[in-house]
Amino acid sequence: MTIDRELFVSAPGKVILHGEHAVVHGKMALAVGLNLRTFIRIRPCKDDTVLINLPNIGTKLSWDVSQLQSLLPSFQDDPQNMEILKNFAGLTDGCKDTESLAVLAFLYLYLSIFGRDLPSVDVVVWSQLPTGAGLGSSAAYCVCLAAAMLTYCGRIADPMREEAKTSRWSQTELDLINQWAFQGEKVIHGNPSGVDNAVGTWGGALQYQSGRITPIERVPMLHILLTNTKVPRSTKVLVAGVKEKLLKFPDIIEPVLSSIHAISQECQRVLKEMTAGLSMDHYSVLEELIDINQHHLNVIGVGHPSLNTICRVTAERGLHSKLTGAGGGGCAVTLLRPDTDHTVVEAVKQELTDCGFQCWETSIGALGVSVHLPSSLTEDAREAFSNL
Ligand SMILES: Nc1ncnc2c1ncn2[C@@H]1O[C@H](COP(=O)(O)OP(=O)(O)O)[C@@H](O)[C@H]1O
Ligand SMILES: C[C@@](O)(CCOP(=O)(O)O)CC(=O)O
Ligand SMILES: [Mg+2]
Repeated sequence: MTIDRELFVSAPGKVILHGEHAVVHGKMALAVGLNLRTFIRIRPCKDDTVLINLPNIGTKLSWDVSQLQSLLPSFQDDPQNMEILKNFAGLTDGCKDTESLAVLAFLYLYLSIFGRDLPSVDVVVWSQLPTGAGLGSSAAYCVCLAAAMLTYCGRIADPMREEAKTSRWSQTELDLINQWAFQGEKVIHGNPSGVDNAVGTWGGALQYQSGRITPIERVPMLHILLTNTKVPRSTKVLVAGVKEKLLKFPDIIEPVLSSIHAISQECQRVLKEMTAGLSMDHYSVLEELIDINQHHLNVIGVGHPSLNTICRVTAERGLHSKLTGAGGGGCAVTLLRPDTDHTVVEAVKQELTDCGFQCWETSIGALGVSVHLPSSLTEDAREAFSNL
């Protein structure tokens, strides 16, 4: 049964500690939820129209439901054929740009999830995450779309219904959200590993390998500095580049990916040891792993001079950084030790800001996909939606 009021859902971004790119090729990744989130509002729309408003990327579009309905037979015949959706939305051929991918993922999920009963809806997606910067904005976007649409059409329960015992979805419902979000990620990334949508759905900290999601129940409280170089890049292009290198030099690149896998394993072992009793030696190992992985990521071709600048500036103050996410620009993560002096962190932040970068100090782990009452939205989200 379709719900007849507005529904708010949010999903977190993520930080990949280790294993980006290698995870696309069957290796292990360690990833954690980030307390920067994407929010969606979906509500019925009066005049047989579908409205989509994506303020972060400056996109506002609308279609008649009847136009979308006429697209259904050819779409359902061949759902993987993006040409049908591209032609419909008037998108150009290369189709790698921000707006095209966001619109394609929306149309794909809207037609697939609602099927024969296409509703007239007004959808707004607003995010605290930078778009295309390695913090999993595409996955958070797809998790929000999937959760909101599945709830809206009643395929999963509305956790806010009056008789609900908790305001959370069940594991089976979360699985369904994750599966659809993965399909959306496929539209945006081409060949995603699925780690980002898993973190967007379950949050917390998890180990991910070949579709297997293993939550890490206990993780030490790690403080990190995230720095956005603001250098634009596309995950789709970077993932395709690594594949090309792997095909060209299998004997050279495969061992690098295997080494990244071993780094993830070693990191997980150290994190586990830290929960039993933390020492500064543990931090030294984590720092070494960060340095080795950053070199590996450069080897597989996903580095960028701006990321090297972050590594240099932080290293000059004794801190260790690596790129996180797809690289090629985007964000780096720097580990902050408990004994790192506050003035050192402030000095590093100042220097990075002077380079034109943006920094956030944060800790790891965040709640997975969640439903909200308007009153339980963060203040910035409430304000953003009140103007949209
Ligand atoms: N809030 C958003 N609104 C609209 N589109 C979004 C939003 N967040 C992400 N996207 C889509 O995801 C793409 C970025 O995905 P990607 O290149 O994987 O980078 P990342 O996931 O690291 O942010 C954008 O180009 C856009 O198509
Ligand atoms: C490079 C990769 O490992 C992570 C991409 O993350 P992001 O889209 O840059 O946030 C790709 C993937 O796992 O699908
Ligand atoms: Mg992405």
